[in-house]
Amino acid sequence: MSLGIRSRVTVPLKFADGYATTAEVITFDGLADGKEHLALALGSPAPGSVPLVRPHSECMTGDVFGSERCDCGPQLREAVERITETGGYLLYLRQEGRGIGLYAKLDAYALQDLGMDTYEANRALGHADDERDYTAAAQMLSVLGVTEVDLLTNNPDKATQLRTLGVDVRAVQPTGVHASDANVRYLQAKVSHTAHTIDLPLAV
Ligand SMILES: Nc1nc2c(ncn2[C@@H]2O[C@H](COP(=O)(O)OP(=O)(O)OP(=O)(O)O)[C@@H](O)[C@H]2O)c(=O)[nH]1
Ligand SMILES: [Zn+2]
Repeated sequence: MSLGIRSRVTVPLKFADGYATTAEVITFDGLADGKEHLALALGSPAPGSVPLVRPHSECMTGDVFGSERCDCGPQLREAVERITETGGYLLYLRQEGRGIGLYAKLDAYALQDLGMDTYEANRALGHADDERDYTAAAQMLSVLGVTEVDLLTNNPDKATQLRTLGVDVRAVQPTGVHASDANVRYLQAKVSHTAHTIDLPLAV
């Protein structure tokens, strides 16, 4: 199937804290891995402006259920508001568990409860530290006619991979730090293993 937009539908969004906005939810045909990735167009970018884009990897536990083991839910909430203000896209990427899947992520959580960090647990399960590939994200941007972006992320690999895939990343904006007692080891592991740009408070 050739690469293109499959559908666009307007969806009003309202979060638990009352914040509300409207997204145009866009689906695609022909993405490289055949998964159901989504783009949410938010805000009204000025003509000719560079859109703010967050490639957000799926995290069912954090995004849907409010798990405090990670920072995904608050990052998603923050991204929707910041992109609405600036104009751009949230790319919701079906890369649960950094690409290893939901069940394997939960297996990794069980190993973390025995003392491993998130990356050690991935390796103990026979996975790489991070199995995400951003080809579909680059394809979605291309179909949307976006060649230049400001990226909303603390993860340097997202910028590196997207640049390699031909996306002109003009600037990288960090997300806020959403640290808590429950997720601080997860955030520390991101800083030490994958050089995430997260300024962690000394104590949370
Ligand atoms: N394997 C594994 N995946 C996890 C764990 N905790 C969270 N994840 C996954 O990690 C991914 C986090 O994605 P993102 O929110 O894009 O975060 P990120 O790659 O750190 O980058 P930014 O948030 O953009 O800075 C999601 O797919 C989560 O499901 C874990 O302990 N093990
Ligand atoms: Zn998460």
